[in-house]
Amino acid sequence: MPNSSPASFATRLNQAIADTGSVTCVGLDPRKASLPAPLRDNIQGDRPESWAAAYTQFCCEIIDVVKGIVPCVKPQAAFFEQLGPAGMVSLGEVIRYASAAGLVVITDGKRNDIGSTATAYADAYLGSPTHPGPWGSDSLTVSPYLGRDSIEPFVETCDARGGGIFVLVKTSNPGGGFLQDLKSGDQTIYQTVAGLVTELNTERLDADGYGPIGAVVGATYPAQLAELRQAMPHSILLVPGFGAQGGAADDVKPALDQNGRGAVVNSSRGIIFAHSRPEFAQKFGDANWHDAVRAATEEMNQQLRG
Ligand SMILES: O=C(O)c1cc(=O)[nH]c(=O)n1[C@@H]1O[C@H](COP(=O)(O)O)[C@@H](O)[C@H]1O
Repeated sequence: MPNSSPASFATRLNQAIADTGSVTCVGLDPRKASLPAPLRDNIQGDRPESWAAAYTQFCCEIIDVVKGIVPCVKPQAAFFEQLGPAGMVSLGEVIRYASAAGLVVITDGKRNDIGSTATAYADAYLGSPTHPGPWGSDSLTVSPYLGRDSIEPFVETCDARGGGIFVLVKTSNPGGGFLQDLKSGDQTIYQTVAGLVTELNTERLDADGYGPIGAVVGATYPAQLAELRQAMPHSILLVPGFGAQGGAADDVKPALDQNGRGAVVNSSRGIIFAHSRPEFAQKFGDANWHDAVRAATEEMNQQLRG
């Protein structure tokens, strides 16, 4: 359940960054083949319900490890959807467990649609104490592909429920530039979307000058990250691509504001499957996968503070 505080999403997330001294976002992207052996070997038959129960246990045990040392987690809806209805039940369980643990929850669904349908997505994924919804989260990732009127319904729900969204602006994948770097007039598409994000935030600022409309900017494009930090002064940046995709600490530092806040840097595989990373496998292995998650989280916190 999202935080019952009346504070805005941006205020809550920046406060969580200050409280934990961390800008690490732990991505909850469970994958069957990568689960630690103690969980994988306990699956009863190859039934979706068994895998869903394992995903819930895996993610909730990760939450127990990282609560208090990171501000937020980012469950990736796709991996839960792979399991069908049981996976979607698991997603709700994980979201609620993370909220109850005091973590800010960013559900990664990259949702987008025409206005009336976008409103339904916002209702399903942006929750509040009075509107918990099936997957009520503090925030949701949103694609801008269908234009301004496909984003505004999410913003309206943020206004009503104190939630936030992260709009895809410059994504971390190699092929994102195919559209995002196209010129429209004297601006690239990603600059155009950044301008829309900034415009939508202007009337919704908190005391720190941040609004509920954040932006996704990949760690794999450090030059654009520095450019977009300046172009979107009122947005908290969600920075994926650290670790497994090659993004490094020096690449992401420009995302932070002068107070060391204003951004969270995501790592999913690099943290939740740390037990299989060469540098941790020897020391921890599958049996001590929780310790590997803690070590990887503390390592990333240190790298981003340095
Ligand atoms: O919206 C996202 O979080 C996202 C945007 C983007 O440009 N790149 C990107 O990798 N992501 C997500 O961030 C996570 C990255 O996972 P790792 O590469 O394992 O850290 C996945 O859940 C991706 O879907």
